[in-house]
Amino acid sequence: MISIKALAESPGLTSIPPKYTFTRSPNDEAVSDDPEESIPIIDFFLLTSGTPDQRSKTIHQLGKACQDWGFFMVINHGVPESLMKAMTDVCGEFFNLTEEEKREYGGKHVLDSIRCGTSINASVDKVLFWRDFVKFFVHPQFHSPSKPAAFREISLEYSKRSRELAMELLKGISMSLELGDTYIQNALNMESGLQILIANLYPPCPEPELAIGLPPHSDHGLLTLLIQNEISGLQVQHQSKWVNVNSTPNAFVVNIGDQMEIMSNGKYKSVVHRAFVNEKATRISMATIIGPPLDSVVGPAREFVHRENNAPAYTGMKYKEYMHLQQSHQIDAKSCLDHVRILPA
Ligand SMILES: O=C(O)CCC(=O)C(=O)O
Ligand SMILES: [Fe+2]
Repeated sequence: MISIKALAESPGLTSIPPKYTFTRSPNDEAVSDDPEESIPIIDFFLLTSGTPDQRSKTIHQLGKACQDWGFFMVINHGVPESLMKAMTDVCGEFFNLTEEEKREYGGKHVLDSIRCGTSINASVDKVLFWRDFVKFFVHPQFHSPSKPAAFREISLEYSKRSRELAMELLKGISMSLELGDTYIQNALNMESGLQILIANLYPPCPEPELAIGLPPHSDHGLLTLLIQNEISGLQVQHQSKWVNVNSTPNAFVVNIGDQMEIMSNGKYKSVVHRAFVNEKATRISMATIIGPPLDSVVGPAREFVHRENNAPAYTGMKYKEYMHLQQSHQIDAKSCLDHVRILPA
């Protein structure tokens, strides 16, 4: 399998090969141009170190962001900007390795601890995507490509810092569900939780309006934390329209994943998003997926369901089975959740 980078760099490429043509339905193309419509911003400093009043206001904002958008931007997070930049830069260097060097990591299985490739799962995707990726599991055991030279060290530090940030956000989210700050961490045994880093490379594309970087999908974990270089490309579905999320290299873009939707019994829903490509510049993003342990069965939180007087809306499924189910089929927005949804009688 040739990388998109190699394809994009082929001399004289003016059109994309047919298997990269992504058909969009016209009613799927409404993009919101309202400048007021942008994802909410959460001030992490106020969440963790503000006065009691500031903290409770921020928890309220966080809950509202999870409920209304499922996507938010985190500022004042304390992760050094230099580390974020080093991480996206070294990802760019990874994709500059030779095809042969990258082939060493060309695993096939979704549970391989290091896997690089193109598209999402090139063996099941009918249309290929304008994207190369490398995914590696960094928790509970740390794995990382060993090339280029600085990759391991930077990704170790980045995975620790992004994990600390995610654990504080989980506390805030737990509080916003009125479950007590450590509820999610304890109920899902997050000490042994899964953390995956996914570096995405979207090279310039000669026909960006025909191709797609990543098609509409939701993420399988509890939370995803995304950083990116200075090139925009992420769009989020909100009230049946696509909303552009502009790149702000010093902020984290955070979104709710399917396991959080299940755990919160549908109160906080995972959100469909996609990445588009452009003609001029290479876009790099790095997603950190935070999930429960691979062997844990995630279902709606009992205390929560009971308190809200609702019936469970999802059945429990082992996280690793859910991941496998999602990644071994062609991605279709949020359709994987249908496998665990309990339809009202
Ligand atoms: O590159 C992006 O902006 C989105 C990446 C993403 O959605 C993912 O890796 O799951
Ligand atoms: Fe995603």
